[in-house]
Amino acid sequence: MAGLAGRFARRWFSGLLGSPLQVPALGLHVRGPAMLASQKDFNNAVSQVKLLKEDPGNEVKLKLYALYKQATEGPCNVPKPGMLDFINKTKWDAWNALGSLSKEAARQNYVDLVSRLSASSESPSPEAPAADRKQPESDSLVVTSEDGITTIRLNRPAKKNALTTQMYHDIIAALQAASKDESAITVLTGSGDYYCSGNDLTNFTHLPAGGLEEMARSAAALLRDFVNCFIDFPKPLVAVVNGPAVGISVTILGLFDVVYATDRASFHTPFSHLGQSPEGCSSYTFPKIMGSSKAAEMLLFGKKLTAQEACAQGLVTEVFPDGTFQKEVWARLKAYSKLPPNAMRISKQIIRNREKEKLHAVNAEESSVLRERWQSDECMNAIASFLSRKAKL
Ligand SMILES: CCCCC/C=C/CC(=O)SCCNC(=O)CCNC(=O)[C@H](O)C(C)(C)COP(=O)(O)OP(=O)(O)OC[C@H]1O[C@@H](n2cnc3c(N)ncnc32)[C@H](O)[C@@H]1OP(=O)(O)O
Repeated sequence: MAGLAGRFARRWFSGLLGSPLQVPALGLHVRGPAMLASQKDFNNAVSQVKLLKEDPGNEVKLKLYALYKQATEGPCNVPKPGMLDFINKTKWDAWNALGSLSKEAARQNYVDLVSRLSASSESPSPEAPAADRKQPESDSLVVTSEDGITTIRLNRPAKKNALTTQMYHDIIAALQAASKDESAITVLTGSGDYYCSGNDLTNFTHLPAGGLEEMARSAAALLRDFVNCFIDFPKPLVAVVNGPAVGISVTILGLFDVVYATDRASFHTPFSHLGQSPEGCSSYTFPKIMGSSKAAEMLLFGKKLTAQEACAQGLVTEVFPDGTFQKEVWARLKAYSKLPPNAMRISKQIIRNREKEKLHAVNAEESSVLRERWQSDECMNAIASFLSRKAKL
C-alpha cells in the first residue's frame, strides 16, 4: 500500500515540478491590506520556486499547489474527484482545506513561504533555533512553534496574566497566524502561578474622547472579534491551564477542543460580583456542557470550581498532579501533534461546524448585553472597588 501511495505521489509531484509551488507562511504575518503581496511579488515567487536548489518535499509541494490555486482561482470550486482518483483527490483536499482564505492572503502566504524556502536553500543555518518564534506586538504574549505545536503563552505573571487590550489584539493575530501555519495543534497557556485572571480591570479606566459609551462600544466590538477567532479556529485547540483561571479565560474554555489542568487550577466566573454578564459563548456552552443548574451556579452566583470539580462537570478534560503537569501534558501533546493534521482538521470541522452559526449569534448577543452592562453603576462600582484595593475575588 505504501509503495502504491508512494508511486502515485511521485508521479503526481513530478508533474507538479513544472507548475507553480507554494507553502503557507511559517511566520506571524498579520498585515494590513496595503502591505499584502502584489501580483508582481506573486509572479516573482512563482518563478523563484522553479529555481529552488533543494526539493522541498511532497508535503510542502502539496501546500504550494493548494495556495497557488487559492491565490489564482479562489476557494475550491470544482467537484471532488472520485475515491479511486488518489492523486487528484489529494490535490483537491489540500486546496479545499484552505476554505474561504482570501486570494490576497493566499498570495501573501505563497510569497512568504517561497521567500523562506529560498532563504533556507541558499544559506542553511545550523544555529537556527529549534523553535520558530513569532513575536507579537508586546512582551505580554509569547508565541512559539515547535514539534508541530504552536504555543500562545500569556506572559504577564506579575499581574496574574490579566488580559490588556493589546493582548486581545495580539491573541487574535496569533490565532489567525496559527490557523495557517505548519503546526498541527495550537495551545493557549500562561506563565507563572496563574493561567489568567481574566480581563485586566484597568482596561476600563482608559476612557477615550467619546467617554464611557465609546469605551463600551469599542470593548464590545473587540470582545466579539476575539471570541469569533476561537469559534472559527480550524485546528485542534488545547488549553494548558497551569493555575487558577478567572473570567473570560474560563468562559472561552467551552470553545476549546481539549482542556488539561493542573490540580492547582480553579475556575471562577464572578460576573455578578463585577456587575457584568457571561461572555465567550458560556451562556450557551456551559449549560450544554454541565447542565443548566451547575452552569447557573457558576455564571450567576460566581461559584468557584476546583480542577476536579471542573473535570467532573466536563469543562476540563483531565487533571494532572501539579508536580508532573508540564512533563505529562507536553509529552502527550507532542504525540498528538504527529497525527495527520488534515484528518484532525476535518474531524474538528465535523464536530464543530453545525454549531458555528449558533455560537456566532450567542457571541453577538453576549457582547451587546455587556456593552450595556459596562456602562452600569453596578459594574463601575465593582471596578472602582477593585482598583481602590477594597475588593478582591
Ligand atoms: C475587550 C474587553 C473584553 C472584556 C471581556 C470581559 C471579561 C470579564 C472578566 O474577565 S471578569 C474577571 C475580571 N478579573 C477579576 O476580577 C480578577 C481581579 N483580580 C483579583 O481578584 C486578584 O488579583 C486575584 C484573585 C486574581 C489574585 O489575587 P492575589 O492576592 O493572588 O494577587 P494580587 O491581587 O496581589 O495580584 C497581583 C497583581 O496583579 C493585579 N491583577 C490581578 N488580576 C488583575 C486584573 N484582572 N486586572 C487588573 N489587575 C490585576 C493586581 O492588581 C496586582 O497588581 P499590583 O501588584 O500592582 O498590586
